Amino acid sequence: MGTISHAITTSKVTLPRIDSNRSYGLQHLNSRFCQLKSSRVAKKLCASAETRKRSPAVDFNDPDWKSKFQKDFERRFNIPHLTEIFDDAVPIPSTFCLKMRTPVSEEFAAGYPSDEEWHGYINNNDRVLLKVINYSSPTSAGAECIDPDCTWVEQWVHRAGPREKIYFRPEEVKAAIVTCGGLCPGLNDVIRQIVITLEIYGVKKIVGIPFGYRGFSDVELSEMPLSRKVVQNVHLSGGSLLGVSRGGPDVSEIVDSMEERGINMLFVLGGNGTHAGAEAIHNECRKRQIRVAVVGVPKTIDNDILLMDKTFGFDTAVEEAQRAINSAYIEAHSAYHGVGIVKLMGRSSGFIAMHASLASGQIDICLIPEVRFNLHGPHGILQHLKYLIETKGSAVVCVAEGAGQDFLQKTNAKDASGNTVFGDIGVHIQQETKKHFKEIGVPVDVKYIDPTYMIRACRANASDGILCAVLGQNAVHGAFAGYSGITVGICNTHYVYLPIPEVISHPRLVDPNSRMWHRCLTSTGQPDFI
Ligand SMILES: Nc1ncnc2c1ncn2[C@@H]1O[C@H](COP(=O)(O)OP(=O)(O)O)[C@@H](O)[C@H]1O
Ligand SMILES: O=P(O)(O)OC[C@H]1O[C@](O)(COP(=O)(O)O)[C@@H](O)[C@@H]1O
Ligand SMILES: [Mg+2]
Repeated sequence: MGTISHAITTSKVTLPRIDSNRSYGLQHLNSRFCQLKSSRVAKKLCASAETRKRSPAVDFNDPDWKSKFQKDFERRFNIPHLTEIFDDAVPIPSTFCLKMRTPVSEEFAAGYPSDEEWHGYINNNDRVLLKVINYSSPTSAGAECIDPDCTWVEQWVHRAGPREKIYFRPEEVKAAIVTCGGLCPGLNDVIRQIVITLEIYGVKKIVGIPFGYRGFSDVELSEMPLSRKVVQNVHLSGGSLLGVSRGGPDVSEIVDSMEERGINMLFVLGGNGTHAGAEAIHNECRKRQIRVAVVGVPKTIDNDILLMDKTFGFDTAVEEAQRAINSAYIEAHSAYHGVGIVKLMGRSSGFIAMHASLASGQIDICLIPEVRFNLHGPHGILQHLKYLIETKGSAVVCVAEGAGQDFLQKTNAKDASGNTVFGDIGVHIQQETKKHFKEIGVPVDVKYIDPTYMIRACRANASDGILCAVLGQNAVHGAFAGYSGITVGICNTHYVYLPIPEVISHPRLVDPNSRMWHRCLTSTGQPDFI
């Protein structure tokens, strides 16, 4: 079972080399995955990984390779701090404290007016272990190896949370929040937590930039003043209080606008594209020597940001998808020779489809962008559907939107952000199923459900609500601590700060070698479709 089991190799030459020269996320593209090149996305990513491999690599014959690798890792995962640019940046005692949540003074030079001695601060040197499995062999399921022997190498990243010293005086802060890209459950929860936390630090000037990066350049759009009162109940509904958009002004225009408005803390909620923008804004601010903290909060319903356990909204999406899957199941099960098809989001990553299929227990065939499949032929989907109809009487298919794009007419259409606009694979499978069963003279009743926007517009569930709260609060702590060009995430259940480039070098993909994909296949019982 599974498309990859035969491709596993222990050969030293085929295992990946980690490029010591900033090889973002190469460890995720292990050679077994790249050998398969099972989808267009995988081909593209592996091709770029190959390119990176050509730059100076770690010499594993060097007895010191491990310490050199770790040193380089530490450099890559260093989180940029204001003091690196501004020699005169002086910290003050934090105005955030555990016991008192209402600043009593407008002047914060002496720190928070509290008698408490212990405030529960994070030490700047606290670290979180990024990888926690010690793979004893490169052949272990899902092994992410650095060297050919899969040696255990500790990789530490910075722990998130409030610091004892802060680099911004709250009375001098003008904080802005912007939400970009598509909607995602939890955006309002994050906005709310950022505002509430800023106020606890003592910030009075908090604004929302309307409709994503566009709000920086469109003179018709004015910034929205934010306060605890304004955001108190926003998490009770989905969407974004501030609005979202794709495309928009270039980076220098955004930074011009920030300078004009006097924004010195920017919280950017968005996915890969938005974070690329945030990194560019951070770099432009440094170039112009402006004292600004730019902090991202990863928003991607597709869960396609690297290194994180999950991103907010994903859990809600998987839960909400259950309703669509269950409806497809009921329809298929109640019809004579019923086939239900559900398309779920996932531009290049099949996490929602995989998790929703596993959670439902009602899916017979799960199709994701990372794993190639045939529709026709002896091992194709249609042949398996015939088998399911004959043996079970009905079948349910869950397909990620980015899966099987090779079967569809390419339009080269792009959205305003430059993302490829996909054809509808769900409609294609529906049409091909009807056509095939007509040709072989077997009646089928095919029902297709596309719940994409119903799922995306939901409010966050309880688990995402908690994730949003922690991420939003930590984003503010990171900015006050003087970091910029960072994003917040959850790694191995702990909250961390990561430098933006490390999490967006390519979309995070489902590893067809992972235990989770194998669990999904075990649950659906589907064969390889190649
Ligand atoms: N490489 C990039 N550099 C700067 N800005 C970008 C880049 N890619 C996308 N953006 C901007 O980020 C915003 C969101 O991007 P998009 O791809 O639509 O969503 P997401 O952030 O969810 O991936 C858009 O306003 C877009 O113009
Ligand atoms: O119709 P839109 O707004 O372009 O959004 C569709 C896209 O939004 C997503 O749900 C998430 O995309 P983003 O992370 O870029 O917001 C994708 O799965 C989907 O392709
Ligand atoms: Mg994106």
